[in-house]
Amino acid sequence: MKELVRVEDLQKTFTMHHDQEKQIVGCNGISFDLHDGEFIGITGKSGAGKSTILKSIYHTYTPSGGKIIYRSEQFGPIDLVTATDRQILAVRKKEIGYVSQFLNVMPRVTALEVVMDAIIEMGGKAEEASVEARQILAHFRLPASLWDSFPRTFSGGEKLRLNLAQAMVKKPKLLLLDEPTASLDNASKQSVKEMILQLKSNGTSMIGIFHDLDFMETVVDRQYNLSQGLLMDKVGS
Ligand SMILES: Nc1ncnc2c1ncn2[C@@H]1O[C@H](COP(=O)(O)OP(=O)(O)OP(=O)(O)O)[C@@H](O)[C@H]1O
Repeated sequence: MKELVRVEDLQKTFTMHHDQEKQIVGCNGISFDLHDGEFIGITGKSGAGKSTILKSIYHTYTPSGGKIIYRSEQFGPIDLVTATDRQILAVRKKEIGYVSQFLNVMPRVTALEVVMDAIIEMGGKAEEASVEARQILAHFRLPASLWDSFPRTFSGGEKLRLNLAQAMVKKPKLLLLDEPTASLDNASKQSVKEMILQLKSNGTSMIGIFHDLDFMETVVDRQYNLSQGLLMDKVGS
């Protein structure tokens, strides 16, 4: 299997605006790799730096040091730490998805339109997008009464399900999952599992953060535990 992502000595330090002397370490000395079609799970205590790693890969945070070499379909191997804004926007649009329950949504775009837009962006026909979007939202058990509402007011679990529906349409090459089962009931968790397995069989590689270890063990190929800034291969995985 070819390497898709190689993280080398990743470091992120936050400087506080109100006190420039104060620095908080988000993550430090993180190195790992991810191969085509692979799913790795990252666990660790609250505040250990798991989200910081995912946000650094998605470039929501600009890392303070290290490299994130990503094999882009559009640009070939690029370092996501130093990539240009144009490259970051292009890979976010077509190649890398990020799913969390804190979805940043466009104002005045309904849940149905979010999914329809993704379908059309991926080359689907506008006249078929509405039917397809409804099927996908139903699959993720988003109540039909919310389809014409604006996601800004959705609960965490509802935002997460909408975000997953959008990711399922985009079939990204790399999907970053930040607590993909947080606030979900068992039936919705099952839909997430089906989606993960379906994306995997289509060749999507994934990095997921989990607190629900039982769920994680049913979907990942490898696990890392983040402890005191270091990623340790979990024994037996
Ligand atoms: N934007 C930010 N500004 C300042 N500090 C931050 C920021 N984001 C994260 N941190 C800090 O970096 C450290 C790692 O946070 P991170 O959110 O990555 O942890 P986590 O392992 O994902 O935690 P959890 O499991 O609770 O979500 C924490 O001490 C956190 O307070």
